[in-house]
Amino acid sequence: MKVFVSATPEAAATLCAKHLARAAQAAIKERGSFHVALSGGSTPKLMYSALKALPVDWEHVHIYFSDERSVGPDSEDSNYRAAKLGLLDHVSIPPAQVHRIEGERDPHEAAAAYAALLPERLDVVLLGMGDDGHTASLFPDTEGLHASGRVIANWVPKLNTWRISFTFAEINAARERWLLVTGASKAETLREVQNGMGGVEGHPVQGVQNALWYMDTAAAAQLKL
Ligand SMILES: O=C1O[C@H](COP(=O)(O)O)[C@@H](O)[C@H](O)[C@H]1O
Repeated sequence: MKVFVSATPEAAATLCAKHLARAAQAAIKERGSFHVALSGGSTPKLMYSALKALPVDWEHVHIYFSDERSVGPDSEDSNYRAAKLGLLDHVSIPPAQVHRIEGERDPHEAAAAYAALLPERLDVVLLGMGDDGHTASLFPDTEGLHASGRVIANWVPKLNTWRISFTFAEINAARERWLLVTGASKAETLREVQNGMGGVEGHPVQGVQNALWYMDTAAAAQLKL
């Protein structure tokens, strides 16, 4: 595991944001644009707060999402809404360069439409990890873990809902994968992940290859580093 451990969730988020701003600058210099997929859930909110204060050439940044819930853009559960309120409303990114997953549509149609608008290759996919080891909306013991293609509708029995998610193929095809994971509730799962316990079925985050991890000390407490 390549891990950056910071003292607090704020420090982990700030380090991740600084590295993201630097990666954007490098990609824009080399290729003229930066294509990044954001994650959902609660963890990225501190990172959004840090990133909006950093100098980034937003005119050349394209934003995507690694997963979305089956809700519209105004729902409190929407990953897009969290990014909009926390980051996108505060920076000068052209609206046409923010590519949300249409969670209000039929999930299969939304997945197909999203796959069609993705760039050939993302520069960075930002991910989180749930307490159960899920990442994006690839949950333990779900069909989506074995799906091909770029974006899928994944039925999640324990939540009794559809999610729309990048596949492992899409995640692992990106130039880089970064995981931001904070909080003591993640510590035991991270230890199991480090030891390969449960495999991809049990802890899907193990399907993410060559990831860079950003953690706080509470999350990293049980790791051998
Ligand atoms: O459902 C989701 O959960 C994970 C982890 O979320 P967190 O609240 O523990 O940070 C997240 O990475 C994923 O994108 C999201 O949709």
